[in-house]
Amino acid sequence: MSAALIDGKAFAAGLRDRVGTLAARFEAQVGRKAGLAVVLVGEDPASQVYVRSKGKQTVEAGMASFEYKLPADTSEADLLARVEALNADPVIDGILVQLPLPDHIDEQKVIATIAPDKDVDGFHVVNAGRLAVGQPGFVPCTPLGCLMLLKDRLGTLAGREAVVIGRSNIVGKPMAQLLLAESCTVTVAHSRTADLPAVVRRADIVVAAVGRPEMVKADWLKPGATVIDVGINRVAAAEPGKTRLVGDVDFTGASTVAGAITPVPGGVGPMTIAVLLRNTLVAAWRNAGQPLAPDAI
Ligand SMILES: Nc1nc(=O)c2c([nH]1)NC[C@@H]1CN(c3ccc(C(=O)N[C@@H](CCC(=O)O)C(=O)O)cc3)C=[N+]21
Repeated sequence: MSAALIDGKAFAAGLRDRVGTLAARFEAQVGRKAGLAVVLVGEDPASQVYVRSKGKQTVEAGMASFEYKLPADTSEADLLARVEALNADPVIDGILVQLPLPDHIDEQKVIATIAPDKDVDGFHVVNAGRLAVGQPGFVPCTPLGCLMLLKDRLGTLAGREAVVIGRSNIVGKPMAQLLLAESCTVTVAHSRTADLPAVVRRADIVVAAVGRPEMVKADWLKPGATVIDVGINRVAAAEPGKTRLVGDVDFTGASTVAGAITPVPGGVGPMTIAVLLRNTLVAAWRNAGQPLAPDAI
């Protein structure tokens, strides 16, 4: 192993500490805690784990957590009514509706109903548009967490070749926008890209967000590249009946070529929740009429 390990877990802990300090100041000045509402529809076990983890970390950072667990057969109309009630509630600064939603509910309709200034996931088209044109707004938590790790590791990103693998609205597209805003030369690769290994080999920065276990191999990487692995894939472990988490990058192989790499778990995953808390705090100060400086946290 020659690559340096990018410790997302440790960076996330530091970010949560900084959020905690500003959350305490918020409570002292505004007279209430910053509040995050998380809405979960149905009983997907992985979603339940994430929601529990979000709630716990929200409280640990000195903010108020409001959890709404709705049955899997909740109607779209009832969910939209719940979101509208949260939009109107002054103690709620941020709203997250856990995805994916059951098939009978139109996700885009739900996201469109969240007030953009409470959209701490950054999924609303207004926030996607703000990011695209360089206006302040909420940026999706996972790509913003990746960017924080990259800037911490590399300093300025200007002029670097970045290849983002994956073009989802949640990770790939906003990641590309963020890297472009940092003056990287950005390529967005995807399932139809011709000769993907050759494209990835150009990159000083690789962000893998495709959801294919261990797809990116050592010989796809330029020596010294910085590799950010967004994948969280549950696969069968060697021991029968057990599972383990792997990323979209073959970590063992890639570590012999990359300059630095995030592990899975312990890389991007913990950053996602820490940035959610950060976005909620930013929302709270804005909603209280005292917006934080853009680089405050
Ligand atoms: N509206 C919405 N917003 C989301 O941000 C959102 C969502 N829906 N739906 C599900 C995905 C997934 N997600 C993760 C958060 C933390 C970890 C995380 O902390 N992972 C740890 C450990 C994971 C484990 O052990 O299972 C790690 O990678 O080290 C992973 C995944 C947020 N999501």
